Amino acid sequence: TSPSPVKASSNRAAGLFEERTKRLVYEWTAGSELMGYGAARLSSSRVLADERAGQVLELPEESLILPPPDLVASRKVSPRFAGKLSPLGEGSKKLPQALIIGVKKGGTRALLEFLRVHPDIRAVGAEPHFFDRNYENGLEWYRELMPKTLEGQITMEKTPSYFVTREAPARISAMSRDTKLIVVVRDPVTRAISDYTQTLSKKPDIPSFESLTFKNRTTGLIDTSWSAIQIGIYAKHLDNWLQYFPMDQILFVSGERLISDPAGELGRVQDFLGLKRIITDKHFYFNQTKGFPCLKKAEGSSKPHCLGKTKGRTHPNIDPEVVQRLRDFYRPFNMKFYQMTGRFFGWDD
Ligand SMILES: Nc1ncnc2c1ncn2[C@@H]1O[C@H](COP(=O)(O)OS(=O)(=O)O)[C@@H](OP(=O)(O)O)[C@H]1O
Repeated sequence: TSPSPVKASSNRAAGLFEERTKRLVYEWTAGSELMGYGAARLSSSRVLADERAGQVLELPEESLILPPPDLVASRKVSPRFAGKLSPLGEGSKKLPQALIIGVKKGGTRALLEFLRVHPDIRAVGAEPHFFDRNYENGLEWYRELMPKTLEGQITMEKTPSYFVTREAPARISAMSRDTKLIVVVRDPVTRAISDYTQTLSKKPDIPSFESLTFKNRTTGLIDTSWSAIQIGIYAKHLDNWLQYFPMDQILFVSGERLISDPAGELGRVQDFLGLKRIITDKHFYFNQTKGFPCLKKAEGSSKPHCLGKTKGRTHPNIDPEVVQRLRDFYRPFNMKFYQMTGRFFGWDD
């Protein structure tokens, strides 16, 4: 994907944003076409990625039912669920104080891998899916998955499906009202194509993107029950989170800028987490072959590290008319999202 630069601070962008939001007469009402979306089924990824090991493990759904804490504690389980240990194995396991809650295909793995470089962050490698699929296992089970941390270190995990899980905000708030939430967002049209590309890689026989997009191609009615489309209606999902968390407890990271200026976005994230800005542009280099920024040194290693080959896939060509129709569909939702977050992401040109 070609990153589109976002210049949130430039006068031109700010002016454009103001003009557009002024023009936008948009009502966020219960009777809008968004009603009923919550009932639609969202198919979550069955892929547990562990790019630390440079590989992606395709697992059947049952594998997501994680082992009980005692097995984890006795280290009889896969180290995929183990985070970084302090050299002497000191510290204690704590519930996460910060979570990357979304969005699927936004760049969540890149953000977590980059954050792990920080000495004050300890994170779980795999996606625990606690607040969506494994909640019945209880908080103690969840805590056992966490790496040990010392005083002042932050425990983190990422599970991108939380952002679109209706129950997740209440559940996270019940764990701690102070949990800091991070959402990596990306142009919803590119995100949808990326999501489709992932499914296609696992099921090559699925219908075309174009045919899945529409309920009725002749009338141009978009199938908003298709998860690839639904996930991108960020304003609608955010509304649900705002019932439980104040806006200043949620940080939005631009997926595009995470590619074009990783150090800049990481600076914002470190500030948000109350950490010293240790991750800077010195940590990154642009890998021409991969076409993405990579780490000069991965966490716990002295070697350069790019994400695995499932990150940065080539997308199929999509009929430009369909892309345009999707752009038109998302525009009002994007405008609403810019308004809610106070940040212009530049997806609508
Ligand atoms: N540095 C770096 N290296 C590789 N890939 C990068 C990077 N930064 C962001 N991205 C983008 O991350 C996209 C995958 O997003 P996620 O990690 O959130 O996907 S997932 O939901 O966990 O499956 C992935 O999407 P695709 O390009 O569609 O594969 C990438 O565009």
